[in-house]
Amino acid sequence: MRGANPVRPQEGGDGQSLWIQEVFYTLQGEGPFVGEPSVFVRTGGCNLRCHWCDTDFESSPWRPSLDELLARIGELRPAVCDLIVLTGGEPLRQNVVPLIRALLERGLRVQIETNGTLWLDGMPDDPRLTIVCSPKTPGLHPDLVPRVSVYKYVLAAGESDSGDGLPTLSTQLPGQGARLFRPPPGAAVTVMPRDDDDAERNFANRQACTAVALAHGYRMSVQLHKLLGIA
Ligand SMILES: C[S@@+](CC[C@H](N)C(=O)[O-])C[C@H]1O[C@@H](n2cnc3c(N)ncnc32)[C@H](O)[C@@H]1O
Ligand SMILES: Nc1nc2[nH]cc(C(=O)O)c2c(=O)[nH]1
Ligand code: SF4
Ligand SMILES: [Mg+2]
Repeated sequence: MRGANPVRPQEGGDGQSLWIQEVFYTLQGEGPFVGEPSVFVRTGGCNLRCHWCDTDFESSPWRPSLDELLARIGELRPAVCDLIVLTGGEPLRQNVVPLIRALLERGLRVQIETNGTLWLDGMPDDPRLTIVCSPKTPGLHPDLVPRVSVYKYVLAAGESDSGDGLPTLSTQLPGQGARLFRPPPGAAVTVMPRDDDDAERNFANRQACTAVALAHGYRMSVQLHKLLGIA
């Protein structure tokens, strides 16, 4: 939303109806499952307002029941695909635990894309559930940190720390300094170049991100879907 979205607090609720932006079948374009055929469930609303956010998550009125959402996922998912990616907006802003449980009960794998600031009680502790956290703030939810499989940092040229290569500017307030959350020792770290919707800057961001990955031993992820021109 490029900083244009309202900041919405975490909702309670029983998770039997969710605000959904879109459900679509594509290749996972980022992170540890990059390239894998996946059904994406993009939830509506976010509790942050990143000034460089590349996603629309405020324009859908759809609030399906859990059964209606599961049916839609089933319609889109071919038998060759067993990966469901929950993203947003911020997926943990709503109670997605019943959805996750239902997907795992169907023998599917689930991957969450989260900003790491929220948590949900009752989150299944299942090896088929993968949590990828892309930090946007100096602090993360303490109950989430032990459950993170991969930390995925978005990097821009001239905005990374000379010591560890990780972000030094606020994602919420353009130009303001902020030391985003740093991962625990030994955690898996991926870096991904920021898409600034500008060819020259994006080239610089890719160059800078590559240098950080090489210098610090981080895994590099590009947004494969954008290279392929798919959702
Ligand atoms: C749109 S966010 C939704 C999930 C969650 N709110 C989060 O931030 O992780 C999905 C992924 O896109 C990344 N992202 C958002 N805007 C981006 C941009 N302009 N360039 C590169 N990655 C971006 C986020 O860091 C996150 O890893
Ligand atoms: N293909 C594809 N892969 C993705 N990985 C993370 C995405 C996101 O917006 O959460 C995303 C996305 O929007 N499209
Ligand atoms: S936390 Fe994620 S969805 Fe929310 S504004 Fe930032 S990048 Fe966009
Ligand atoms: Mg995206």
